[in-house]
Amino acid sequence: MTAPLAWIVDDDRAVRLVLAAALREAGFDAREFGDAEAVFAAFDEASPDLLFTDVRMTGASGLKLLERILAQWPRLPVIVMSAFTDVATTASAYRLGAFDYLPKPFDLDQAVASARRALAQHPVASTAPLVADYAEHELIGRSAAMRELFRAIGRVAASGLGALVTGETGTGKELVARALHRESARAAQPFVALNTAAIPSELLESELFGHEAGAFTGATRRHAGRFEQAERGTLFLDEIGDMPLALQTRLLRVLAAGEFYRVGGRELIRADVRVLAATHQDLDAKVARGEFRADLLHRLDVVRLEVPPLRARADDVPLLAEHFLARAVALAGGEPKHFTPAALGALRAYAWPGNVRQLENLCRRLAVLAPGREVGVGDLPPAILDQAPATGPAGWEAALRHWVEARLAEGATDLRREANAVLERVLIDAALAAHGGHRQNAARALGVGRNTMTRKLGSSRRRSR
Ligand SMILES: Nc1ncnc2c1ncn2[C@@H]1O[C@H](COP(=O)(O)OP(=O)(O)OP(=O)(O)O)[C@@H](O)[C@H]1O
Repeated sequence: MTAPLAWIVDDDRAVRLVLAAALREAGFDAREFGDAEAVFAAFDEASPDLLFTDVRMTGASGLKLLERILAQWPRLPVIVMSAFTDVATTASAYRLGAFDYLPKPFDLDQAVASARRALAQHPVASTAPLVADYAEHELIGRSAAMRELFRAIGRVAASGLGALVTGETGTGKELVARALHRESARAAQPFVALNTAAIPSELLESELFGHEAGAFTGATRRHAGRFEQAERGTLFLDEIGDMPLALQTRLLRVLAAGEFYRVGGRELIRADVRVLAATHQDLDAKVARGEFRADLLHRLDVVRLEVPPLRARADDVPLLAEHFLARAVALAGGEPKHFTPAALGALRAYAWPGNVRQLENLCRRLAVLAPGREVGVGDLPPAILDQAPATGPAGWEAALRHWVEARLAEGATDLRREANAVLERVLIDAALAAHGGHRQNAARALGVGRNTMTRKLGSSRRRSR
C-alpha cells in the first residue's frame, strides 16, 4: 500500500521541515511548498490526500488558497495553520470548509493526530475533483446555513415527529424530506412522495387514500393509495399549500385518528405513517386568507425546517456546480469538464431565482453545449453574467462578503465600524446625487432626520478627507 500523501504549504521553511519530518515519521509521504501558486501548478500533475496550509503567507493568502482549493477539490481535507488565532480567521477557515485548525506554534503530535483523523474521515481518493461519488439524493452543502440544516435534520429525524419543510422552489425540500426519512427508524420502510399540485384535485383523494373497485367511473380495480404504500414508512406531501380545503379536512381527520377508509370502501385501515409536508408558499398567510386550515397547519408544523435559498449560501455554489457538471458529463459519457475559477465566481454572484434546480439544469446544458474541457465565463448564459456582481441584493451581498473576507484575511479588526462608514457614505452620496444635492429630500429618501443627515454628512466628509 502506498503511504498517504500530505502536502505542506508554508512560507516558513522551518515549519515545513519539522512538520514534514514528523509526518514522515508517522508513515506519511510529505511534499513541501513555499507558496500557494506552486501548489496550484503541482495540482495539474498530482494530488495529495490531505493538505496543511498556513493562512498568512506572502502571495495568495492561505484563506484564498483554501477557498480556491475547496472550490476545485471539495473533498480534500485541509488543515489550516496560523499564528493568528483570532476568532475571525478561525471561523472563516471552518466556514470555507477547513477540516481542522491548528494554532501556531502547534504540537507536532497534535498535527499528526489531526492528519490521521482527516484520513480516517476521508478514506477514499478524496482529491478526485468531485466525482459523482455522492449517493443519489444526497444533500450536498458545506455552507454554514446547510450545516445548520444538517444538524436540525439529525435532531428531527430521530424524533419521528412530523415536519414542515419550507423554502423557495428548487431549494431541495424533497431531498431534506428524504434525508429525514433516511436518518429515521423508518429508513428500511418506503419513502413515498406525492406532489399535491401536480395531481388534478378530483383525483387527489383516491391518490392519497386509494379506492375500491367501482368507487367511481373508471375505477375498475382496487387501488392502494399513497398512505397504504407508505405504511410504516414516510409519506412526503409536496406543495401542501395547493391542497383543496375539502381534502385538507379529510387529511386532518386521518392524521388525528391514524386510520382511514379507501374511497368507496368500508374497511377501516390503520395508517402508521410519518407525514412530512413541504411548501414554497407562506402558509400562515394562506391561513389568514382562509385558504388553509389552521388546525392542519398546526399538526403538520410540529417542527419547521427552513431550506435557505441558494443565494444565501453562495459558498455551496461552486461545490454544487462542479458536482452537477461532473454528473451530467458522466451521464453523457463525455470527457470530464471543469469550471474555471472565474466562471465559478460568476455563478457564485448570481441570485439563482430557481435555486439548486436552476443550477442543476444549467450544468446539464453546459455538459453538452460547452465545447472545451474548461467551462469559462464565455460559456455562461448572458443572464448570469449580467447580474454579476454588482446589481441586485444578492450581487451586493456577494461583493460585500468578498470584501469582508478579504479584510478578515488581512487581519482587520473593528470591521463593523469600517463597513458602516462605507455604507453610510455610499447611501448619502447616492441620495444627495439623486436629489440634486437637496439635503432634506435626500434625508427623507434615506429615512433619516435632517439633523442626523447633516451630522452624518459632516462626519463622513471628515472621514473621507
Ligand atoms: N443540496 C443539494 N444537493 C444536491 N442536489 C440538490 C440539493 N438541493 C437540491 N438538489 C437537486 O435540485 C433539484 C431540486 O430539488 P428538490 O426537488 O428537492 O427541490 P424542492 O425544494 O422540493 O423543489 P419544489 O419546491 O419545486 O418542489 C433536485 O434534482 C435535487 O436533487
